[in-house]
Amino acid sequence: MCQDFSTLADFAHILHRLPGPDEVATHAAAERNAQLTKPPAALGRLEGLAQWYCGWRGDPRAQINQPQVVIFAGNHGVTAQGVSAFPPEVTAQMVENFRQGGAAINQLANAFGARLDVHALLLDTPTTDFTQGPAMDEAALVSALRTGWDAVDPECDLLVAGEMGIGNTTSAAAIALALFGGNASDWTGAGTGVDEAGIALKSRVVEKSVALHAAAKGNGLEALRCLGGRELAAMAGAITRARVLRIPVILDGFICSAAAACLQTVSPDALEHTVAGHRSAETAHRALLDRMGKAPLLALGMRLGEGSGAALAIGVLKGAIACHSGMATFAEAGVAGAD
Ligand SMILES: O=C(O)c1ccc[n+]([C@@H]2O[C@H](COP(=O)([O-])O)[C@@H](O)[C@H]2O)c1
Ligand SMILES: Cc1cc2nc[nH]c2cc1C
Repeated sequence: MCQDFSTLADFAHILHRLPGPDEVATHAAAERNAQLTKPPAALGRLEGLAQWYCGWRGDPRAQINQPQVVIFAGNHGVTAQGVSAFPPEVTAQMVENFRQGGAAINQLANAFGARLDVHALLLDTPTTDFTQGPAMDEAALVSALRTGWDAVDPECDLLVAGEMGIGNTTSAAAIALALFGGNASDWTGAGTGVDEAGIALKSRVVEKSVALHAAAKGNGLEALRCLGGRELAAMAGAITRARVLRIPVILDGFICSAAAACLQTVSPDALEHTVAGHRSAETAHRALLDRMGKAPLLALGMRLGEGSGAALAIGVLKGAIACHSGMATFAEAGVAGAD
């Protein structure tokens, strides 16, 4: 299997040759699940989650010991169109906050025993305003994909890919429109908190951008290049690397999902090693997850980004694995089974 890339064609080649889960481990995990001291299916979605995790780890009694949260930050030329409630300087300021330990994601990563890494991608060089031209050329896209690819610790056993980038809900909305069609307003929401007039303006920006980049329609890598951003591309690179390493991934909110959806259009099963950690309050996230065939683990009204919803879901997955791998079987515990 090719595990490296220096062009977009190489990257697409990797996406067409992704490994699957370990079927033997998946089967053994299902057998084990059936013997655990609980009524059948009494742990609900936790049971399928644990079996999915065990399959990807190739261990029917897997553990989660080294989760990694990686946050990518990027700046967007499209902020010149007035699409965010916050100024673009906030991206770099929040990166500093992540590094000082003061952001929500620092607390959540800590709470769930995850290591946190932060990668700022050329913040002084925003992507091109995609109402005017493609956000990135091929070299810039490949470089950002590579940053994500290299950011994954091969020793980690669970990955959360998150982002920080003022303006990136406009980018995510444009990608969703390019990939799934409909109206720009279907995919455009408040982001950091723009008002109704701001959402209407943003929607026009999204519509104009997708009209300008016709080649992005239905083409995930072209959508990422023309309408994406460096942090979205880095998330796509990290999610792909995790797949090659058989590391399960928890997706975060609207922006992370849009980046991931780009991979799915290249290779329909590219996200089989991922689970949607939560459904964000960004209104279009529900439709996006539906199109991706992903049911979120949590829906807590969060719309922060920075990997926060996915980090919370580490707790859910850890709970699923603790039960699956730690519980006694009926035979071990001397508990009578159902009649
Ligand atoms: O994760 C989400 O669903 C989400 C929804 C709304 C906003 N955000 C965060 O807010 C920033 C983008 O919002 P905006 O309004 O600048 O496009 C970016 O840093 C994201 O992490 C994130
Ligand atoms: C303050 C702030 C924190 C964030 N974290 C992720 N996106 C964000 C956007 C803003 C504006």
